[in-house]
Amino acid sequence: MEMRSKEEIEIGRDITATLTPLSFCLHTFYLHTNCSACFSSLPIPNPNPNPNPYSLFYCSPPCSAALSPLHHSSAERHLPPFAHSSDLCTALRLLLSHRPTSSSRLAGLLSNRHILTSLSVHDDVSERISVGAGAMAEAIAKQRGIPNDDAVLEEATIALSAVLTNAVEVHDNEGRALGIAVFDHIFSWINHSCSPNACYRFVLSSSHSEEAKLGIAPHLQMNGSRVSISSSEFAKGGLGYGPRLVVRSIKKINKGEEVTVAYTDLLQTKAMRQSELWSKYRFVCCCKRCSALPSSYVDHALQEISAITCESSGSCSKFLKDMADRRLTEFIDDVILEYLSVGDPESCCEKLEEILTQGLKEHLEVIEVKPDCIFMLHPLHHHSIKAYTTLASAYKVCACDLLSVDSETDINQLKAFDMSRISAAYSLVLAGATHHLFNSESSLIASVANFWTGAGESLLSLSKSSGWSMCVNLGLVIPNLASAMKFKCTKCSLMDRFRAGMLNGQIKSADFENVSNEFLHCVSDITQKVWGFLISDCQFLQSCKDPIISSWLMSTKSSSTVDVEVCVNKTNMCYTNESENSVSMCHEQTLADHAVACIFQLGVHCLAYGGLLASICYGPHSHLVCHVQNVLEHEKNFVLYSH
Ligand SMILES: C[S@@+](CC[C@H](N)C(=O)[O-])C[C@H]1O[C@@H](n2cnc3c(N)ncnc32)[C@H](O)[C@@H]1O
Repeated sequence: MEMRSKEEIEIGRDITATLTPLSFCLHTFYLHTNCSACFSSLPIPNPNPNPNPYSLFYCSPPCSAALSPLHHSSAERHLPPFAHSSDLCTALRLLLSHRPTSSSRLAGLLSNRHILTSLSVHDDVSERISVGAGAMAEAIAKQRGIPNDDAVLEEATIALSAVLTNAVEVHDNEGRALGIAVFDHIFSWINHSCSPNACYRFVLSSSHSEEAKLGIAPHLQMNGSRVSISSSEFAKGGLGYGPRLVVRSIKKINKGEEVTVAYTDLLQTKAMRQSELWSKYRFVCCCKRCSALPSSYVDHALQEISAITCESSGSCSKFLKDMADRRLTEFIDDVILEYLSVGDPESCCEKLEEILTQGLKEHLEVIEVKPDCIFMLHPLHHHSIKAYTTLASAYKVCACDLLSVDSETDINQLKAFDMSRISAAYSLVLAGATHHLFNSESSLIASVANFWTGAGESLLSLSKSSGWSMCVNLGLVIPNLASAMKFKCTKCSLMDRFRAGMLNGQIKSADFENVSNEFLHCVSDITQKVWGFLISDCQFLQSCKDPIISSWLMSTKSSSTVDVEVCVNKTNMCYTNESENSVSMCHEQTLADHAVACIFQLGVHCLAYGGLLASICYGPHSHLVCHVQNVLEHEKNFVLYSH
């Protein structure tokens, strides 16, 4: 099955009603902090972080009244504690109202039971289904007072397979995966694409759902064969409560075109996406992006490793590059894992910057690969993007740690200010790099919206840091704060567009292109003035000529041989060792007067643009748009009305 558009749909439109799930369950970790019925935060979290998974907590009497009967009548209370998990509970709750049909579908949802449990592929998924279905069958038999026979096991296997095939992780506004939910065919028949034309968002609150026009319809023709499924076999509409979901277009969709969403992270390489889709769902994605030959620009960039050989005649094989890629993956994953478990942000920053700056040389010597080869990550390699994300956050943590230890000492304050400055620079590099990819792959809109918003907040917070007074005291910079904060951007219509987008979340493709060009022009201009200041003392960032991608040179140049070059639209990106920025660390009068103003303006632009993108992909009333609006509202005396 698949879903197709009933009519031509513009970018940025809700194409389903607000759907309620057929079944759902919180992950055990959130049982004491979130309402089990609507997933919103509990007004008073349960003090016991390991509550009994058999007794649930609710945010309100209506939520309790809604879920309690389902919870008590499903067999979940008979599950042994070791087997108690959100997927098993979701499957048991689903079985309360629906039974599998002869086609192995449950409530019309594909179970993929035979493919997922095929004896020829024995892996984590088949093991999970076999153990889980066994525990479910036992619980079902107890609940119904019947023998635990093959028929019960088959029912349990189909239900669990259907959940693993169709359930989505429910995220809250902070991006935490709170639990899982299964929706009816309107959502569950939407197939995957690595270049999808739609995305979905969750609505977590106990309020009732509002109706919206349905822009898509089921299409039962797949692989040339007509599939017949009677309407009595599938569920229409959900429970009427629970975490809700809305599907929204992120591209213009033609009438009759298939509607697709992403089942995986689109900033991964093709190999990583394919491997995840195979292990979770057992299909090989043949979407346009995956089938492109040669690979799409984005896929090429995300996996590009440059082998720089010191001998002019030297060249490195694909085999060596793949080996380097594996070593880099191990190294970066280990550094991030160590940071997350041990919590030493300074060491994490040092190690990541070393690999970004120097590439992989000593690490490959261990496996006796040509010692004259240095393997460098491309600035748009998915590891580089992961590293920028981690660095932006780790430097911020370093700053907070310094201030929490001793915020009185000048030297600590100044060091913390430097850490915030570098964190803001990394968040700008991250937004610029992913924006560059977004230019070629517009389905990356949600990631880019988040990254521009993050960069905006980081820069605004830097512009208001008390650390500026430290700089004044130490004679490094003399910002004219009063005048610096007063400005109005006369060069772009971004703020008006953001406000219009907030009203209806809709923008025409041509208008979007115009406002994006204006935005890039403005931020490029402002960035030129402060980039030298933001990256001062950071060896890796000093090699990045310009984080706003339109002017980056797409070649990993070094004094030695370059064996890779990727070009797009005649605009390229590169890292350089030359310092070509117009201002560097605070010695110039221009910067002294305008650093704060420029960083402030840059922050406001990034925030408004992130908000505009968010209004397209998440909708005008979404959390991210409201958040951006609140921050900008707070600044409006400076941003909109000052002269
Ligand atoms: C949520 S269901 C989507 C609807 C499903 N096609 C149906 O008939 O009900 C997910 C399953 O659909 C199939 N599927 C989804 N996207 C696919 C794709 N791009 N290529 C091949 N199979 C896909 C896989 O079997 C996957 O496990």
